[in-house]
Amino acid sequence: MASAAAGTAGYCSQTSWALRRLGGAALPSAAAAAPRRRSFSVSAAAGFDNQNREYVIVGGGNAAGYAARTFVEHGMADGRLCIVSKEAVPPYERPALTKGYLFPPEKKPARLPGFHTCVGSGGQRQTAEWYKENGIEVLYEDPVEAFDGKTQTLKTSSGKILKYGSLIISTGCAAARLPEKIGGNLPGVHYIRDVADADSLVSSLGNAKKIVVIGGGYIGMEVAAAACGWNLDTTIIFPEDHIMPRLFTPSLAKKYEELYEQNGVKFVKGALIDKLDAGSDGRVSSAVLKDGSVVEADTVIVGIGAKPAVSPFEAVGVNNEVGGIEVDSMFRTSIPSIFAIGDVAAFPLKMYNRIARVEHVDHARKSAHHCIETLLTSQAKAYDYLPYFYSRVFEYEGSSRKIWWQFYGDNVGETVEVGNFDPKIATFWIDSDSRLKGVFLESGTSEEFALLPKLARSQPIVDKAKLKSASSVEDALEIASSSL
Ligand SMILES: Cc1cc2nc3c(=O)[nH]c(=O)nc-3n(C[C@H](O)[C@H](O)[C@H](O)COP(=O)(O)OP(=O)(O)OC[C@H]3O[C@@H](n4cnc5c(N)ncnc54)[C@H](O)[C@@H]3O)c2cc1C
Ligand SMILES: NC(=O)c1ccc[n+]([C@@H]2O[C@H](COP(=O)([O-])OP(=O)(O)OC[C@H]3O[C@@H](n4cnc5c(N)ncnc54)[C@H](O)[C@@H]3O)[C@@H](O)[C@H]2O)c1
Ligand SMILES: O=C1O[C@H]([C@@H](O)CO)C(O)=C1O
Repeated sequence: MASAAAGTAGYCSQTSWALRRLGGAALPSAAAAAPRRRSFSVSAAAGFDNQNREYVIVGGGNAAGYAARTFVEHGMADGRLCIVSKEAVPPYERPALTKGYLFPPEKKPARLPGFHTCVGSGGQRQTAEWYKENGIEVLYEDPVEAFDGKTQTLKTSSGKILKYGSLIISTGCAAARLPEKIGGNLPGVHYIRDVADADSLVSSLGNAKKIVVIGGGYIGMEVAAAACGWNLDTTIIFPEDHIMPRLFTPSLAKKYEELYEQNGVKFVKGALIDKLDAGSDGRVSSAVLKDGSVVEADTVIVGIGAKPAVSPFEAVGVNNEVGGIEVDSMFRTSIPSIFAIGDVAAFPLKMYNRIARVEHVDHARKSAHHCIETLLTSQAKAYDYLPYFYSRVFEYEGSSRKIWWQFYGDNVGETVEVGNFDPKIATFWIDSDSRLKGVFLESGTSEEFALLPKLARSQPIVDKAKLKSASSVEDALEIASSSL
């Protein structure tokens, strides 16, 4: 790669080709006028690398992997695409980290390179060799630390200066952390966002006896179930009165909580953490709650939500309500030739006429594909996403009962629950116009699961009384889909 002294006029003018290539107009936005917080001087930067990259993806996660695949499908990767990643390995299917990755050693845990993207949706496994063979440059363990939209340059932590034609921001989220002053960084306290975090957790689980899981959301539910597979004494602590409050109704949550309890998991609900204490060896030894009670633990896993990783791209335009980088329906930001996809993108959720961020893998995959496809083909097609969330727990061999659920749509309105969790249960969300808005199903068959997106997409009018009187989940799905 060519290196030269930086900051020449010639260097700046080399970007004009890239601007000319840009398909579509940029979004007008107040954010475009926001002050640049982390700009840097190209002339002062060390390690200048003046080779233009036509396309640069920042972030090496789920969305990046699927974006790379779309570049390859269009014959636009070879020699033109660079991925700049904070991680040491190529993109992988992040959902595996709290599922197959946490199986106990004797139950064949998933390990890389087994789950590189795009195997999670039945695609080809994109290993480091795949990127090489397709002429995609990947910079590993070299996060972008500064961005200058005027000169279209990025600066990485190792001091590389990269000039981009089009920039795709796919930095995802970072785990929310408990403050250091209350013990959030003690040895034995884990957060789980990437494979390095998962490795660290696995090594703690090997020696653990008493686990505290803080947070009753996705990570809390998946990690607590995993800990059962390791036969560990497990307690989940969260501030709300039931698990998965962002999606589950109290009655649905109760069914899952009972199953966890049958597996030996204890719940401490409605509780806030005052601090995490350390033992004489410096490792975490207990969680102290605001009411003064103490729960002993040698390993703590914190799953209290995620925050969009917008830094150093704040100047591109951050949405004040949902966080993340604001984009239009083709993932274009307020600055020409800059795009944002995946967890970090605040995009128009067309179906429900609102701006949303969706922190789930299906959107990471689809937003990546949509953004790159529209960019490369100059087709002005609006993203029209149907929210889809799922989880799978107690999947390891020998577990008494596997759990797998899917949800499509919007969890708004009144709910109707059908089934008694033996093993099926379904919840239907119905608005005041009797339209079905969202649908949840546990342990469905593939045909039943295939019905859910159809229902949530077409939002049929349903007869609530008839649905309530359904004799089984199968019957309820038939009633709901009778007018499809
Ligand atoms: C443990 C876990 C389990 C999950 N399970 C599920 C599930 O079962 N189902 C589901 O739908 N969703 C699940 N999710 C959510 C899903 O994984 C995310 O929605 C998806 O990974 C988002 O893709 P992304 O590319 O936007 O972000 P990510 O996959 O997080 O990738 C972002 C990448 O950017 C890198 N990065 C950040 N900042 C920089 C920088 N400045 N420079 C360079 N690189 C940077 C990060 O290191 C990371 O590699 C899970 C998430 C986690 C953490
Ligand atoms: N199956 C899936 O889709 C899946 C699985 C794992 C992770 N993820 C993703 O990973 C990210 C992180 O997941 P998560 O479970 O941490 O987030 P979450 O938002 O699902 O759950 C956070 C939970 O933390 C608790 N909480 C919030 N603030 C707290 C505080 N100060 N103290 C104690 N508890 C607190 C609440 O109980 C809340 O339900 C999210 O983007 C999520 O979508 C998704
Ligand atoms: O979407 C997913 O991808 C991974 C795994 O299937 C990849 O092999 C996983 O656990 C998911 O839930």
